Amino acid sequence: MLLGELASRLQLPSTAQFDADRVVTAVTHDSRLAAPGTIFIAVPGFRMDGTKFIPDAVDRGSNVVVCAQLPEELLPGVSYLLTADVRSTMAQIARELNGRPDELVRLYGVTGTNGKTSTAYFLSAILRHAKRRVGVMGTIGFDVDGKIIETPNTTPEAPILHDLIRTAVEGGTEDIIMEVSSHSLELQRVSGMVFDVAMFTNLTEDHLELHGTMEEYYCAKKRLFGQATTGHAVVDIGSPWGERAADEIAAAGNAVIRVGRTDQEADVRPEHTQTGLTGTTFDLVTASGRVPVQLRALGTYHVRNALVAAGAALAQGYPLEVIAEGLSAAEPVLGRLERVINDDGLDVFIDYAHTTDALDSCLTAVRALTDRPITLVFGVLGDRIPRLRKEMGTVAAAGADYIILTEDDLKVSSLAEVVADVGGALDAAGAEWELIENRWDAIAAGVARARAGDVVIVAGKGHERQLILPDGGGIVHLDEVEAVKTAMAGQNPRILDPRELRVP
Ligand SMILES: CC(=O)N[C@H]1[C@@H](OP(=O)(O)OP(=O)(O)OC[C@H]2O[C@@H](n3ccc(=O)[nH]c3=O)[C@H](O)[C@@H]2O)O[C@H](CO)[C@@H](O)[C@@H]1O[C@H](C)C(=O)N[C@@H](C)C(=O)N[C@H](CCC(=O)O)C(=O)O
Ligand SMILES: Nc1ncnc2c1ncn2[C@@H]1O[C@H](COP(=O)(O)OP(=O)(O)OP(=O)(O)O)[C@@H](O)[C@H]1O
Repeated sequence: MLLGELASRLQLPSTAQFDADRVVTAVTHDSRLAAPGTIFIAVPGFRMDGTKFIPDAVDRGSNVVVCAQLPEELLPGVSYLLTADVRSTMAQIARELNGRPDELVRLYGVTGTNGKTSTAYFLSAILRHAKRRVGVMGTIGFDVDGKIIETPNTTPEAPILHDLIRTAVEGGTEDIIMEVSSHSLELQRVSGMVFDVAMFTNLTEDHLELHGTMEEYYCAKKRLFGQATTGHAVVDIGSPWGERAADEIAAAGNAVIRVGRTDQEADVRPEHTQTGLTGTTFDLVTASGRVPVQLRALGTYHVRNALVAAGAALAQGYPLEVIAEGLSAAEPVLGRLERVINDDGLDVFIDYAHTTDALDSCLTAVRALTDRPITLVFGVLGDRIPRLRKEMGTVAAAGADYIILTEDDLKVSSLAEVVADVGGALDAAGAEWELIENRWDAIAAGVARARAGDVVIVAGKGHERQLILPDGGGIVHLDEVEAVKTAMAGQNPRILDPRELRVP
């Protein structure tokens, strides 16, 4: 595309040394990825000002730069476009250069603190059952027809996002379900995209380092619904934030499908829910009828996630039977109360819960499924503030009978600092617990307790395949399913800890 055409389509201001005949083919916010034909977006970052990388981008071949402020010295042969909202402009350019790929698919967006991945997978199961070709973009990566492409973020930056969607569309993808993180909404990654259905699961405290207050966090999430102009909103009204969101979205003129409660306030609701260690059943009830659903996923919160997915499918006109069959066919999501398959009848689950609310939901869910003692193997992220670390300890103590505290992604903290906070809360709550610093050893101890009859939950890492060490110590490979299976086979899973292999 020519720069002049792009600028006129997006009404971009042509600020300095503008050359309308310049050919532009791509866009990036990272100078290291710049090349001839690439527009470089100088993002004013949290840590660095992207304008400082303009010379690097130009050295690599970029001759069009978008920035918030013109640099003091203009480089020869470079067209500069000035914009007040660099990130939003980046998103618009990425969308336009990729041929507005979001308009070529049916686009579903799901936001909320917990349940996005699970909801996205339930919806994909329904759509795939209806023979649609589906892509799911989120924490697990970009799953196109079951093949996972790694992505740097849950919701990638716009240049990556639109490139991925365009490629999927070219490959025949018809529907895309996106987890839309609050970061992405705040940082304009999805700016300009139009969602056919937007979904809200829930809101609990998280990411306040970015948003500051819960109110700001809520407002960031709610932005998604301002972009669902052509379609429906599906909102889990099982929390006050959800009720408020549903009311405000409806007041703004959107059609809202309310789900998640058992009373008549909900348009889609569950009846006769029954849970067990092998699955969950319920009747899906709507104004137009009821159908039985048999989820392989465990935990009553998955009923709510399934209802949000069902609401989205209903919004697009899928029949109740197709929805129920799709949900019943859904594979359990990786790392979400994922039972490690074994022949010994041991109940060991891997769960991604790494927030207080998620841990609470996970423990409450398992408690409802069994009378046996629950052992929790878990750690707390090193970048969590002390108050949240203590809350994790309190929630763990309330929900588990025995706790094995261990390392998680320590990042900026030492294990001792985390243990001081979490262990203090465990002691204050009178919990029975021990510290096993090495995560592989902790998993082995958990499996030993499963042999003695406990139900064991290894929480925090879920589908992730890495452990981030403290103080810039790097990242090591960790596959918890493999670690649990190794322990179940009678071997010491610590042989899998890459640190053990390092030459001293
Ligand atoms: C907190 C956050 O969201 N940070 C995002 C932010 O980074 P930043 O402002 O710190 O960037 P910076 O390091 O100051 O650099 C400024 C600019 O200079 C550029 N640069 C830098 C170096 C260089 O040599 N050349 C160059 O051009 C960078 O690409 C950047 O555009 O802007 C960058 C791009 O401009 C993003 O890649 C980065 O996301 C990082 C990767 C990230 O990890 N974000 C996480 C927190 C995130 O988005 N998480 C949510 C999910 C959260 C959840 O639900 O759990 C997600 O959607 O993944
Ligand atoms: N509806 C829900 N309400 C509360 N907790 C939930 C709900 N759904 C899932 N969880 C908990 O949150 C964890 C993460 O679930 P999921 O990955 O589906 O959410 P997410 O929003 O994608 O999370 P993240 O953004 O951290 O990846 C689960 O392992 C479970 O413990």
